[in-house]
Amino acid sequence: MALMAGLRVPARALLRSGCWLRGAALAGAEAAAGLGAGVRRFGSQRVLVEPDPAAGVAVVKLKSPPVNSLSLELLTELVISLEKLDNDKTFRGIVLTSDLCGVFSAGLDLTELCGRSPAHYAEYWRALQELWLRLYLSGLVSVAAVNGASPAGGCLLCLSCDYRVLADSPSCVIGPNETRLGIVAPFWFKDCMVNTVGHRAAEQALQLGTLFPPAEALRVGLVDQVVPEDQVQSTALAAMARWLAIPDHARQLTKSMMRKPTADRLAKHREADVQSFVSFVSRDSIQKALQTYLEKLKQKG
Ligand SMILES: CC/C=C\C/C=C\C/C=C\CC/C=C/CC(=O)SCCNC(=O)CCNC(=O)[C@H](O)C(C)(C)COP(=O)(O)OP(=O)(O)OC[C@H]1O[C@@H](n2cnc3c(N)ncnc32)[C@H](O)[C@@H]1OP(=O)(O)O
Repeated sequence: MALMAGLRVPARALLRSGCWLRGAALAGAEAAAGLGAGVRRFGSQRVLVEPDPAAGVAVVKLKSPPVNSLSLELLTELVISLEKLDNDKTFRGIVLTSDLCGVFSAGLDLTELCGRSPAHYAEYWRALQELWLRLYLSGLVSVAAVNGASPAGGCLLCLSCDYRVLADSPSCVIGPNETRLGIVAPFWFKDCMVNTVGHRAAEQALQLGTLFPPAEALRVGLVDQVVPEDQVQSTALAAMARWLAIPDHARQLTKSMMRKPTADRLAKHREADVQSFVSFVSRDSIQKALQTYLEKLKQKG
């Protein structure tokens, strides 16, 4: 453990936050992204937004060490940032990525799903639904620059974007591993998988809880490009330029036509979905399975 500003912070979390190791690389990336000295970052504690107003693009970085698990706080901060960008006419696209080394997002924060009250589970699930609906239906072009492992809910975030670029590293696995934890992906995650990789591939991956290494993720169509780790963000920005070459109104109407039926399945039954989640996660057998999985993760660490 390292001590910083009176807080006990795991040393590996500090290393992952990238602040110490990647200062020079960050400056280079900012230059490549066109972030001039006068352009100010904004965001919140767990979500860093690097705007490039000239390009109409903002890079949105998850920075919730150690693994960007989707805590209630991270979900809330991400929704607020996305809403702000969606409502700001300066921006036409976002690149969603991680500020941590080696992990894009570990998916749902399992500590939010264990030993809490039904009211807490309901609040948490509503926040997750909110994030998914906002990202999935955003009028902005969204490109996921997946620079680390992206299991389960992390994969859902990527699938909600318009385009996915994955780092070519053995640790950068992506997929719906829920069944391996003894839990079930929500139907809207299943729908996203089916829309992206087709019914048969989704069925296999969801049942088997497959975490795909980069080459397999590309083969099955879960991601659109696999590139060396140090080219993920620049490739995402190049992809963004291709998407931004299309007039917004035509692209947005087309996106809505493609995605609204899927989103509506949840939007029209949000409260029933919340209740279904609360009763599922409150079961003793599910609590036991999640607890055991969390303990295994901690022992491994
Ligand atoms: C019939 C059906 C009816 C109704 C259904 C209705 C609704 C559906 C119901 C339920 C759906 C629930 C959906 C869930 C989706 C999810 O996202 S579940 C989460 C799945 N995530 C994972 O399995 C990832 C687990 N983590 C990892 O594999 C690794 O941590 C990772 C590869 C991301 C990084 O590895 P590494 O760099 O080695 O880090 P560590 O493993 O050492 O981890 C560091 C610390 O972080 C803690 N941690 C890791 N992941 C999580 C997490 N997801 N939540 C909370 N905490 C996490 C880990 O314990 C370490 O903690 P420590 O430092 O030791 O205290």
